[in-house]
Amino acid sequence: MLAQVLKRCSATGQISVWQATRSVASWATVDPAAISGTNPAQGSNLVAGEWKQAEKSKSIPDPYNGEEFIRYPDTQISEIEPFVLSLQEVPKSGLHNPFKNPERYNLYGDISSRAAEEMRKPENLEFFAKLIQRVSPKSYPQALMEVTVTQRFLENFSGDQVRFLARSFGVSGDHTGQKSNGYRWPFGPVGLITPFNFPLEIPALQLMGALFMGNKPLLHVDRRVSIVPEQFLRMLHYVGMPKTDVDFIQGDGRVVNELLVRAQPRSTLFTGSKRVAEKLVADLDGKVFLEDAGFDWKILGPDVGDVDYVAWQADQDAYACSGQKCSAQSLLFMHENWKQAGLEQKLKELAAKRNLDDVTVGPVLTWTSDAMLAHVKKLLQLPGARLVFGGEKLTGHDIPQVYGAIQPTAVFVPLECILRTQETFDLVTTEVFGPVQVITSYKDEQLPQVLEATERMNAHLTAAVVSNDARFLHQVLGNTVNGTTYAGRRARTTGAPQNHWFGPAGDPRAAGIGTPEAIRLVWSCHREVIEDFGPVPPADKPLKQS
Ligand SMILES: NC(=O)c1ccc[n+]([C@@H]2O[C@H](COP(=O)([O-])OP(=O)(O)OC[C@H]3O[C@@H](n4cnc5c(N)ncnc54)[C@H](O)[C@@H]3O)[C@@H](O)[C@H]2O)c1
Repeated sequence: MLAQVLKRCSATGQISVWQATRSVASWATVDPAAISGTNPAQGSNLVAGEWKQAEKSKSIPDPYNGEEFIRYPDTQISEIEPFVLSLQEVPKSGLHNPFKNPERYNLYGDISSRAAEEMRKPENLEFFAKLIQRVSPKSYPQALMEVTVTQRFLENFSGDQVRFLARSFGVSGDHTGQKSNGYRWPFGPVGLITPFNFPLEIPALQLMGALFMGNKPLLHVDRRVSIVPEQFLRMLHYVGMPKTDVDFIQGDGRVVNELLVRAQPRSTLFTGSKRVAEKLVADLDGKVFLEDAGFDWKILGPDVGDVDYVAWQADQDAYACSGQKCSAQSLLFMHENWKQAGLEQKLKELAAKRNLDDVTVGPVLTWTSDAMLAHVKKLLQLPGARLVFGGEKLTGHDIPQVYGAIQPTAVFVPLECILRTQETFDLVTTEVFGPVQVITSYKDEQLPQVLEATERMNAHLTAAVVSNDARFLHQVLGNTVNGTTYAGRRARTTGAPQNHWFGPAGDPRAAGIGTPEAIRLVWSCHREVIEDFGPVPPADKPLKQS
């Protein structure tokens, strides 16, 4: 299977250039083109400045052929003490703050600048894109986008931008000598946990934010892909990051859970499923910021236009990365005018073009084919439901059964049925982390029911309102809450570039990623220092008791 992928990519020029010019950087410990069952990669932990193995290792099955192609340290609870101690040694005031070690703001401006320069080298862009493709199957453009976003983010926080992030402000006081100043203050020891689907972008952007603000993070990324952030850390060391600034643990999430409970970081950023998010909130007494599950909707307004573009964007939103994006379009509310314009047929034709050869559809890492198809079957049993397209397993591949592989699938469910009972609503709004979406339609007078559906949902991550009608847009925007909402004819649900905030809303625990505001919110807290130096009032002016 991989051979097929490599062959086809080669035909499109994607791999041939890479292989002809391939040279792996001195800081890298793996070669994405050479990892295989016979030549497995080996990951490592990093604690207190040293790369280490755990006593046991486990293997990851290659998503393309099932061969055990990466070994990772299967860290046990009996081995977490050094990680606990390393975090506990960090003061609450952090490694730097505006009063302590301010040189480190400059250090991180320099690290960010040098890391951006290193990543900008074509061979390193290729290195990360190919490595991402090996472990988290997605098309080459999707993998490259993740690397480009990370590279641009590093450029954004070069030079003095790190200290500008921690910019303080002052307000004059009530008398001479008094002045209050607001500072962005680090938490000190912090946890950072991220999932498999963006193995570089999510850990890299959050990690750098944590470091910029003066924290020492313990990083854990899903074991299936943690070889990618490991290479990023090695690159950061190469460009000057002190090796003791970040600890990195691979292995089972439950071990990390125990580590966090024992070490008690002052704050933890968790990106992943709602189930684990809520567990960590309870275990860590609420000291958690969340980027959790996404069930993302798109509303196509009554004004139809640019039908081919809107269809293309809808296909991208629902099925790029085989639907394994937290921002994937899961529920499409289509005004009946779009039905008449033939949108369903266009979506069907676009979905049919997706194929395994260029990984525009491919392995699903957390849902098996049987689990996804069982969900589709339940949807199809709802009154008035019908299969628009898909609903079958992919064939002609060696993807192992632990992973899923189904056709891009769409099920139409009538709006009245979606809202009928809580049970139906819960079924329709279950996040399938794979290429499955629900489509429904509405008439003008049913817009209140569409808004009722958005109100009843629990996840408020991304949304799209596809319309150029300002009044329609305002009505929908004014009655919904999703944290990252695209509005206008070109609106999409996916896309988390470095130039805008990405994160959920409607929850005080909601985190963000990417922008200065997101970094300040997640990785620092407010501290007010009120200076009051005098002079004190003259002796002949009596001081009044209060
Ligand atoms: N909101 C966002 O920005 C965003 C981004 C990407 C993915 N997601 C969500 O992530 C989910 C997909 O990932 P998944 O199902 O693999 O998530 P998951 O919650 O199972 O795993 C996420 C991470 O948590 C770790 N983990 C698991 N159990 C843990 C525990 N008890 N304590 C500490 N860490 C633990 C895992 O090792 C992994 O690194 C989807 O729901 C998706 O919407 C959200």
